[in-house]
Amino acid sequence: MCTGSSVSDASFGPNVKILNSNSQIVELQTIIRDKNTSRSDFKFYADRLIRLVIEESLNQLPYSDCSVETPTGAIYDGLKYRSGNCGVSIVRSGEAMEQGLRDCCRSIRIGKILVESDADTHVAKVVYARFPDDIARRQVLLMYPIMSTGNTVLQAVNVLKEHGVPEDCIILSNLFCTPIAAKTVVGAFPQMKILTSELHPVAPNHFGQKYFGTD
Ligand SMILES: O=P(O)(O)OC[C@H]1O[C@H](OP(=O)(O)OP(=O)(O)O)[C@H](O)[C@@H]1O
Repeated sequence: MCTGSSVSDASFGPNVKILNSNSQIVELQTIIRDKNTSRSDFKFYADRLIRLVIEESLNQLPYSDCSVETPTGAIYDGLKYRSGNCGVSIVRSGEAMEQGLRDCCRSIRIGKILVESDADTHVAKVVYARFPDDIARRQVLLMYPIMSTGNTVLQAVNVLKEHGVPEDCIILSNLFCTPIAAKTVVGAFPQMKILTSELHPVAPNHFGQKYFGTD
């Protein structure tokens, strides 16, 4: 279900969606990209943008019709989440998105994947992965804020597929994506949904360092 708060990007097909831009979103992106932003402001404003992306990512999950009785006895025909969702964060930057997800889904299970990239060759390999036992039957919200080449996400999605998760059950929740990364990831996984706040040739690759204050 889509409420119109994100749009598909025609260049990359219907599965790449971008948050509908507005002044507030551009302000958050500007603060995050500004090299003069303090670490405390960076985390504060990154958390705000993360919340917006997570909320719209949840909007991509399946809902079922339901009816509830209101205090006046009237019947209201509404919607409820289908059960069987989980989050997976890619360490380290993806962990910054976990709280935003927990703020919306209190006790959601969150798996983790650690992908390490060679500093010279940029070849990425998975060194750690832990998931709920029944992940193959769940809708997976994969969280990683930056896609530069897309290599980190490629490796992470491969691991999910090795654990039996169908490609069309994965929603990648992302803040900043380069066009080259979008092309690479969509080319490899055409059925996976990607939700980002911005497609731009320059990715703020300092995200993890600045958010967590570690090299
Ligand atoms: O799309 P890719 O080319 O794979 O790149 C994704 C991100 O990973 C790298 O950061 P880093 O290794 O610091 O990641 P981390 O913050 O998650 O530790 C890179 O600087 C990007 O920010």
